[in-house]
Parts: sequence; structure tokens; C-alpha cells
Amino acid sequence: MKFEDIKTEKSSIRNKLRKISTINAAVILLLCWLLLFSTSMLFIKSYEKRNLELIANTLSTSLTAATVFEDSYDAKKKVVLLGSQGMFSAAKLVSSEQTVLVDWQDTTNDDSRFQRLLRQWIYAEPLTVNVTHEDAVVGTLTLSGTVTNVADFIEYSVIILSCSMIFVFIVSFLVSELLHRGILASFRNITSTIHYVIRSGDFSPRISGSSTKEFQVFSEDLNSLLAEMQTLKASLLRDNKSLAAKALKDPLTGLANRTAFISKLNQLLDQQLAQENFVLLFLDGDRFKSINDTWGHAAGDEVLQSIASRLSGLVTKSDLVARLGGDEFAILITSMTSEEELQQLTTRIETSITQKIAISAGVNITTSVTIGYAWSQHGDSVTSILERADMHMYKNKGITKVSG
Ligand SMILES: Nc1nc2c(ncn2[C@@H]2O[C@H](COP(=O)(O)OP(=O)(O)OP(=O)(O)O)[C@@H](O)[C@H]2O)c(=O)[nH]1
Repeated sequence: MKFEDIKTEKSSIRNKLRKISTINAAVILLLCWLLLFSTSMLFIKSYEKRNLELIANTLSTSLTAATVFEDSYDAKKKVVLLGSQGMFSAAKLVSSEQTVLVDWQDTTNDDSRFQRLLRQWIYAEPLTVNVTHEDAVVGTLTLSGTVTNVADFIEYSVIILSCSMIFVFIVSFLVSELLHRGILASFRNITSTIHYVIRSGDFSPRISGSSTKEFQVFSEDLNSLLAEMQTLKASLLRDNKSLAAKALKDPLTGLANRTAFISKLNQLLDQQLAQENFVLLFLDGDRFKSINDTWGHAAGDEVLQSIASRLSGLVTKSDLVARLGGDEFAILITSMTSEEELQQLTTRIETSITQKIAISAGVNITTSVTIGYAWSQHGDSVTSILERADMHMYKNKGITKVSG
């Protein structure tokens, strides 16, 4: 799978970090919101209940005289005075004779569903206190709490609390984005280096240090891996080069081998150098077997090495001398222009090879080669030109070779 495909299919580390910090902040803020809200509600409940008790006790004291004298008018005045200030939503004063002196209900406020639920939760049921005179109960006062002010307070609190939480959420999101930058930069530093290495095959780049411990350790590990890969690649390249060179060289003489020779010949033919005429010389040792038989195989090897070095010395750098195998050599000459020049070269070769060869056994060996050659022709193939040179060589050796 390509990196680009992964990029489109999977979410980025930036998005993952963003998601984690967003969920984290949202959960924490929601819990904070719930905690603050429920604590405030419990506090409000206890405060409102105590407040109603206080109002009831104060009112019952001020209603004592009116209750004793069953002065309904005065009692109602006092009740309405406080009730209309929103201290309670309903009040009922009953004397000990069971006479209802006051039965007041606040009709100005129409409770919403929320307010009804709130009142039910805070007060559960109306509060009843005794009206006493000289330690005797002269009546009972029943008050129902009001939640109008509390409901407004709760609504405002919820709005302010929610806005504060949203503000904190935004700030925490921005701060986490800022903090993630360092991590993302370290991560990008690593991935961009790795992608460069993968694309270029160049193991020389190194990942720079990171302030994050784990990234630093990871970078150091990757750097040592890259260094190892670099060394390995360099040694592989060296080995490949030397193997390739070996594969094209004759191990005994150091000349090009048959493979290298055929490849060069192919190259010349492909380049249409055939039109410019090059020459292929084919050389075969004369009675080489007898050298081996007389002086031994090692001596034969030395003779072959000596022939190789003499041939190399007789041609230019642009020519190619190869050992095709056994005592067979070939030369590709691209700098030759005339038959006369060629005859001079073959004479120089024959003269050079027939010079005595001093071998390490302390004897001088004399040998010779038979040369055949072929000029390149238009439309030549490797086989056709080799065959002509081969036939020519056999002809010069005095052997008639049946072609095919
Ligand atoms: N010392 C040595 N001898 C080799 C090597 N490769 C082949 N030979 C020998 O070279 C000889 C080549 O013999 P031929 O080309 O068949 O015959 P020749 O004796 O040269 O006779 P003509 O070619 O007919 O003149 C054989 O005896 C091979 O064993 C080698 O690497 N080292």
C-alpha cells in the first residue's frame, strides 16, 4: 500500500491527538458542569428551605395578635404585604378554633412546568408552623414556598456556567493544539526522513534530535539502523562491482573473457559501427598441447599469461583483447582503416609471440599463434563475423574446416 493511500484511508496523528484532547476536555468540562450545577442546586435547596422557615417563624410572631383576636383583616394585610414581595406563593392562617383567618395565594405568577418541578423538589410540601401566645398554640400558619426568583437565578447561572465552560473548552483546545505542535514536528521530522530514504534509496540522511524522550530514542535507533544500511549498501555495491568485473574477466590472464568479448562485439554491431569497419582477429595457439605435455600445465599457464600481456601491448586502449578459452584469443580493433595496416599488425603479433618466453621453471619456451581475421560487413551478426574469422584462422593453419 502506498503512503498516499494510507494518508487518505487513515486519520492523521494530528486528528487523533485533536480528537483525544477534544474528548478529554469535553468530558472534564461536562463533569465540572454537572458537579457545579448539582452542588449549587443542593445549596439553593437548603438555603430556600431555611429561608421559608425563617419567614414562617417571623410571620407567625407578627400574626399572634391578629390570630388571638381573630382579626382576619389585619392578618391578611400582613400576609399580603410579605406575599406580594415574593416571600412565598401561598399562605393559610387557621385559628385554634379552626377559623380560616387568611387563605392567600399569589395569582400574579403563572408557574411554568420547570418552576412547578423545582418547587416540588425544593419544598416537597407546604411548611406549617404554630402561632403561639404565652406558650399556647392559638393557630397554625401554612406557607408554600415560591421559586420565581430561584428559577430566574438558576436559568442565568446555567447560561453563565455553560458559556464559561464553552470558553474554557475553546481555550483548552487552542492550548492543546499549541502543545501538539512539538510532538507533530518531531514525528514529521522522522517520517519525512524515512520517506526520503525509501524514495531515493539514499541512506545518508540522519534524523535530527527531539526534545521528546521517546522520539529521541526512536530517532537514535533509526539513525543507527540507517548507518548500518548505508554501510551494508556500500559493501553490497562494492561486492557487486567486483563480482561484475570478475564475471567479465578471464581469471588466468586478466583479459576480457568470452562473455565480455561477445557483449562488446554485439555493442559494435548494434551501433552500426560495422559500416565504419572494425576488425575481428582470431588467434589460436600452435601445438599448445605439447607445451603442457612437455613442461606441465603450470608452464602452459605462464605461456598463456605471457601471450596475453604481449597482445595487450600491441593494441591501443580502444581495442579489446580477450581470451575466449584454452589457447584461443580474439582482438576487436576499431581503429584500423586499411588492410595494409592490418597486415603490419598481424606481423607484429606473430613476431612478438614467437619471442622466447621465460617461465619460472627456468626454461625458455618458444611458441606461435595462427591468426585469422575478418573485417566487419554491413548486416553482420556475432555468428557471421566470428565464423569468417574462424574460417580464416583455420585456413592459415592449413586445416580445412567444414562450416556448420
Ligand atoms: N595450461 C593450460 N592449458 C590449457 C588451458 N585451457 C586449455 N588448455 C590446453 O590447451 C590445449 C589446446 O589444445 P588444442 O587447441 O586442441 O590443440 P593444440 O595443441 O593447440 O593444437 P593446434 O591448435 O591444432 O595447433 C589442450 O591441451 C588443453 O588442455 C589452460 O587454462 N591452461
